[in-house]
Amino acid sequence: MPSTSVLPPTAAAPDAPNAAPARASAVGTSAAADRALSEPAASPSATRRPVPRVLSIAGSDPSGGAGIQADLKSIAAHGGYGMAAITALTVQNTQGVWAVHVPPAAFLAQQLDALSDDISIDAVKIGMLGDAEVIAAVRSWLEKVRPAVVVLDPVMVATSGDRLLQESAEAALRGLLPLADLITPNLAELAMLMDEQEADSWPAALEQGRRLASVTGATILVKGGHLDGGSCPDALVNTGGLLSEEVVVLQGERVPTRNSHGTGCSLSSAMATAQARLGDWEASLRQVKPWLTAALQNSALLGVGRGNGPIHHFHHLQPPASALGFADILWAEAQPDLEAIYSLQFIRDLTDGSLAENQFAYYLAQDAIYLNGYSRVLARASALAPTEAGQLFWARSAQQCLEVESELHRTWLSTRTVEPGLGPVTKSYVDHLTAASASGSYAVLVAAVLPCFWLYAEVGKTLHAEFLASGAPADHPYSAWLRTYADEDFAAATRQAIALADDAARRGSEDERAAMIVAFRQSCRFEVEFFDAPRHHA
Ligand SMILES: Nc1ncnc2c1ncn2[C@@H]1O[C@H](COP(=O)(O)OP(=O)(O)O)[C@@H](O)[C@H]1O
Ligand SMILES: Cc1ncc(COP(=O)(O)O)c(N)n1
Repeated sequence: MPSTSVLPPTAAAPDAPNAAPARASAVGTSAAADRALSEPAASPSATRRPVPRVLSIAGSDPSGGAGIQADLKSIAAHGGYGMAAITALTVQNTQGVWAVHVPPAAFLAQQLDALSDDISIDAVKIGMLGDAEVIAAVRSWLEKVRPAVVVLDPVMVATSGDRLLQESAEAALRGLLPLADLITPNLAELAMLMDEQEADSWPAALEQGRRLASVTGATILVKGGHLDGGSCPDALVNTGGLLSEEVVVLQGERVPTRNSHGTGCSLSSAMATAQARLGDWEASLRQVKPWLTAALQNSALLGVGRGNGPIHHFHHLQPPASALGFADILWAEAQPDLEAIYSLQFIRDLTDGSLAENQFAYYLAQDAIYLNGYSRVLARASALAPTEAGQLFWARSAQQCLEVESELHRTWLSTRTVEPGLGPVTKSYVDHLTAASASGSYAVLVAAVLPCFWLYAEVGKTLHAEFLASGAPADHPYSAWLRTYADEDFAAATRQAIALADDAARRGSEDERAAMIVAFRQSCRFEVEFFDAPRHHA
């Protein structure tokens, strides 16, 4: 094993040297403009590689959602070959950053030299730098090596609000800007780099981006992730004539998810990779943005952590439908509705204890009514089941529903005054299940009843875990209810219901499987509406 003091190999010639004579950095001139002045235009084949070699210089996030871990996934997802020089170690999970350790900057410099002495680097992405010494090491390496593409994500504060760059290093970071081709600040970072107030609107952010572009000469990717509202635009800004227009906006829809951990890291490393292949920032962003949106949309599938989870970098590489069980396909279908449930006010208020009592009472009363109808539908599933095991399971579940209904009346509802009427959502949900039971198809009926097991069990597990993580406060008004969510018997019954649905799909025809998905999705939608009903009808 080489000792840590061994210098990087310098004798062997790199496969295609990056090394250019060191030049003083020209503050106020971008790397791209600087190169254009001193080097002949690179031929397309020299810059556009089928598998670009992309180096991430960034911090480590052991939970795998941000930092170099996200960068390597993002680079690979865009067909690049990823490398990583680690600037800092963090103690981090989806809920926050608990500690930061910055190894000696000289050791980072050794790593960087070892890479550029041996490997042609097509693009560099720079993320968390930690402190001024690290910035100085990266700066002198960039000035020496002059990589073809440099994307700088000026990481300062994590999504969780924790600092990732010492305040005293902010000036040094500003000094690094002219060495970048593309700078990708979020709104807070953009304001800090300009030493101005944070933009409070998209037009103001674009104006600020334009000012940063003209000061640095770099292209700025202004990101709309932190804006309010249903859209999530991004824009490229360059005042030097590099783009088709000074400001090129890409509209995007906002994905309703908490799983935005590492979006900035993933975006910047994807842009570095795409640019090394395409040589065009606009084309790169047009390729990367839809990928990022889909990575956010599919993030819940990962089920990582209880805070701001990671995005699904490899959503496009999901196993083909033929390799998945039918239940996996159904589960993927349920994800948007599961996300929607977690963002409902009712669920948030129930979790933190601020839910109005009349809404909780309405919810319980409707649950009791629903269970009665649900029980009849489960009895029908028992009648249609092709196996005795299935027959027994659904019959037992039908009976348990009636037991839970009477338990609700005896305990939870006995001390509450609620209008006993059938609510509109409860009616629609039970009507939908009854229609599925009248279809005559066992498979379709099982798919329709499944979300009441599956989504309820999943939401219950998450809310119970959040309740425990918050210290299970004794004065939480719904603590007794939240504790019922940890019911292992219900979790076991859910697993059985899923297996029976899988089995029904295997026995069914292609048309039946398609109808199962439709019935399942409709029930998922009703699960969302059921949790939202108290807000409208209590
Ligand atoms: N909820 C969301 N829906 C769709 N895109 C999002 C969402 N949140 C962030 N993005 C996108 O993720 C990227 C990172 O944006 P942003 O959150 O502003 O930066 P950072 O992660 O550095 O704080 C941008 O392309 C932004 O448009
Ligand atoms: C090591 C490291 N680098 C960067 C970020 C910022 O990522 P985000 O702003 O998406 O939390 C992070 N949390 N950790």
